[in-house]
Amino acid sequence: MTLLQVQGVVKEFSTPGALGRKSTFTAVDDVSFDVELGETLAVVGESGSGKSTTARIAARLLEPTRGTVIFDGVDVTRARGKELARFRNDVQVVFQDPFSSLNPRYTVERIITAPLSYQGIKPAEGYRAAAQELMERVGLNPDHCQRYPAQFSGGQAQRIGIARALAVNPKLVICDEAVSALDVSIQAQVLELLMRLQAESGFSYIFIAHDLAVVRQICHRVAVMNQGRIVELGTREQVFGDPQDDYTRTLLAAVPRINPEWDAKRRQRKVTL
Ligand SMILES: Nc1ncnc2c1ncn2[C@@H]1O[C@H](COP(=O)(O)OP(=O)(O)OP(=O)(O)O)[C@@H](O)[C@H]1O
Repeated sequence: MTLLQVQGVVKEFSTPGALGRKSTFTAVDDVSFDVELGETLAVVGESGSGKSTTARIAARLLEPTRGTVIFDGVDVTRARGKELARFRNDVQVVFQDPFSSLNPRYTVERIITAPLSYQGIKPAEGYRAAAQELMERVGLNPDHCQRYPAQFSGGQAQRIGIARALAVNPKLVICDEAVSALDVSIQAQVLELLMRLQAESGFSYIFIAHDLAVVRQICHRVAVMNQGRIVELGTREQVFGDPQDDYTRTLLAAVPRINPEWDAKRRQRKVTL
């Protein structure tokens, strides 16, 4: 079953031009793809290729300049009221930096159950028990539900973000560079967790990453983006085994490299288990 259809999406941003005149920059240029229920679509490409902008449009965190996003048969670019509330429930996002996406003043229990209270859902077993059950699902100690984000490591904090995303039983989870800020060994554990959760619950992922090694492990299909366009879209076997586009070949041939910005951020935070 096709869950999400992104059709001809364009996103233009106004940028300050010469002599105070505004000019337009096309960050996403006529992008189309589908996501099936239960599949993982990876979106890869260099920094600035338009991956996050595409993901934010798919999650309706950003309006497209042109194009349509259809989720579960509903045009979400026009959805209002109940339809929009259902979409906000069914599509959850896990962001790159676990710490900046978790409110430092809230306990883990409150963070994880926030999507339930936004949706007006009162779990029969109570919020505490619901939070503890979710913590167990993502491999966190449920006795720590009254702790604050700063009391957790980077890998654990990302598990909190994942638990929060799962609280409302979403159909699609968008992971925007969700493991990029983590050390390699922690990355592997979080990826395993993401795959186990999908096997248990059958939801879909859009998995945004610049790291092809990460994507190879987790995805069913891959979309390769370059300068705002999808230059190649195929199954994991096709894209990794027989890439058709020169840019994909270049990405595949590139030696593993560390983005200096992420590396600096990671060192600052000392993200460890
Ligand atoms: N609000 C904005 N205003 C102007 N330009 C923007 C805005 N948001 C993104 N861009 C530009 O759009 C392009 C695509 O950005 P986007 O974040 O989608 O790329 P990306 O592939 O996700 O890269 P990264 O991994 O670095 O986030 C970039 O050139 C970026 O500078």
